[in-house]
Amino acid sequence: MDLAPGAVCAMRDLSQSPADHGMQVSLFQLRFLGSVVKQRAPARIRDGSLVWKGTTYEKPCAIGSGGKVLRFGKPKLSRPRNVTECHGKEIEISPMIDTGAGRLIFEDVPHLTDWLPTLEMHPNPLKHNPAYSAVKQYFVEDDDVVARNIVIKLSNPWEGIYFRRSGPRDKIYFDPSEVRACIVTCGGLCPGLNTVIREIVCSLWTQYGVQDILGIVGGYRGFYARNTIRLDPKIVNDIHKRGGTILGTSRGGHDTLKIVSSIADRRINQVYIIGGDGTQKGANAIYEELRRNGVKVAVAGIPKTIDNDIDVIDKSFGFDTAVEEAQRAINAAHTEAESVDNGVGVVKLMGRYSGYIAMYATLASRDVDCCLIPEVPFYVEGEGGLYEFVQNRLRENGHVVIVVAEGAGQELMEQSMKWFGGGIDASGNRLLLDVGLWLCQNLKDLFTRRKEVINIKYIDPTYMVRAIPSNAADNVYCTLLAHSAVHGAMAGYSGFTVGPVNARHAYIPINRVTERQRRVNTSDRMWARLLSSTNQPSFLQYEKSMEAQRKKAAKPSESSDPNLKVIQNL
Ligand SMILES: Nc1ncnc2c1ncn2[C@@H]1O[C@H](COP(=O)(O)OP(=O)(O)OP(=O)(O)O)[C@@H](O)[C@H]1O
Ligand SMILES: O=P(O)(O)OC[C@H]1O[C@](O)(CO)[C@@H](O)[C@@H]1O
Ligand SMILES: [Mg+2]
Repeated sequence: MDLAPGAVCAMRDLSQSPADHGMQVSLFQLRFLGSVVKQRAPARIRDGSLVWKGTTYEKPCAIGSGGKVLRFGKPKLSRPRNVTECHGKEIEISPMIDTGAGRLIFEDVPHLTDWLPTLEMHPNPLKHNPAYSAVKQYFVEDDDVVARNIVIKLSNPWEGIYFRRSGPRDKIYFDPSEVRACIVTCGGLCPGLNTVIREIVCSLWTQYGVQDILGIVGGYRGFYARNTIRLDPKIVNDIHKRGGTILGTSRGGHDTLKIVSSIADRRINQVYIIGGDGTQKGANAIYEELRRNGVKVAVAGIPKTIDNDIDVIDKSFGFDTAVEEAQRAINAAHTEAESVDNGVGVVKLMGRYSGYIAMYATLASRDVDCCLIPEVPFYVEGEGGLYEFVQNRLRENGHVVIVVAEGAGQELMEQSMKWFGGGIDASGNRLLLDVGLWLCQNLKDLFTRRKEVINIKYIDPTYMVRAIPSNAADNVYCTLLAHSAVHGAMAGYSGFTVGPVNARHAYIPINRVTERQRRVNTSDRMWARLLSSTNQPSFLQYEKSMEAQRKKAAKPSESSDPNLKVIQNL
């Protein structure tokens, strides 16, 4: 990659003034055409310029809140060796501060003053709010941070990544009477969406006195294809008791330029975007475009995902509700299975790429014999396979309960049915084959061929699990997320996502949570707990089994999977 002339580097310093000489920085985020590449390499700030790999970057100006942001211009000397392509995109540098004992990396979020240095500040009206004025130390200090890892080495206590702590600030960068906020929900449903909408409206209205709040109808495309609705505390008063989203949602339809021009046309200056990984990528694109335009619009992301696949934050809202609801399906499957001879209950739960709901529902239930998730490939026939396991459990207990996440076994099904490329949805997400149905049919066939009796009951509660209102714990959690987002936007932050990191709410750069999808770590203690509680097979012979499957499928005499018709008819 070649560093294009004019590339810009932004650096935030947690504790030192910009004039500091020789400060060590060593975490670089290079952004190339929308994707972020991290560089962990030592660099120094010397005489106000950045020196990295023998190249010095000039500092044309020092700007920012409290003099804490430095910008560096084009390289003074030669180009750095290991950067070959940049296309004039930004380079962001987070400082790694050497505390002597360890290295502290501060991954800060952007602030409106990064590109509008002369923005006017206002006192936070919460100061005079009777409910909040009694709180001691109500305002969050500028240097309050939240640690990514809280299990530390005594020898290196400060080492690690830190995020900005969320919460109300003493000074805000919006005059409440000039705020026009909007809220949009995108992607699939999730318990708690309405609670987040309600609490954004109530926080803006009652805590800050903002009375101009719009709901964007029908997801991202609603910005340019639909009318908006007005929101106030009365309208949202009891929406938290309902599942879904009062604003409606959609997949696809993200057009950054159209959305940004609709934001400008409608004179919106705060955008609250609730949605999953795809939505957050869209939110980041909107933030970047607004920043490029140099306008005063704050973009706050509120992460939503029933699959719990958003990285960095502890867990996503609605997840606990979903796990609780899944218990009801598992209980039903268990009751059905144990009431008949050789009963097998199969429950399919959501989880496109991450099997968290299946894993937690299994751990909570204790009635589950086997949990199949996308992260652990499984096979049915042969030694150590699912068929053998089900046979043994039926002999031992007379019944079996299997929980399967919807994204599990996709490769196996494609192989067995010689069917590849099932298509994508409007957002580009892969459409999945129905693993639950396929599994039931496969087990039924295997047992029938061996003249053994089996009684399978298939329960597919996927949409029931996510279309319900959030439970009490999720309602409180949604409230904190919503308030956190409002405090952040009012304080002038933008391009951030909110969420708890080790139970403390933080502001996290949006692109940090979309860098990778969180998936169940199968070498972690939680998965080990599950394995020890179910005693299910570890499917270690997966590759061998797939090879056998491929050979079988390659034989011209053998027709493809008999279950294909069933699945195709779905
Ligand atoms: N890479 C991307 N850049 C910009 N917009 C995107 C991107 N990926 C998805 N989007 C937009 O975000 C919205 C939601 O995306 P998607 O359907 O993938 O759901 P999601 O937010 O990931 O939620 P979930 O998967 O939890 O249901 C869609 O309108 C889609 O067009
Ligand atoms: O049918 P829809 O609405 O596209 O949603 C299904 C998907 O949404 C999710 O709930 C979230 O991504 C997945 O688990 C599931 O595959
Ligand atoms: Mg998604």
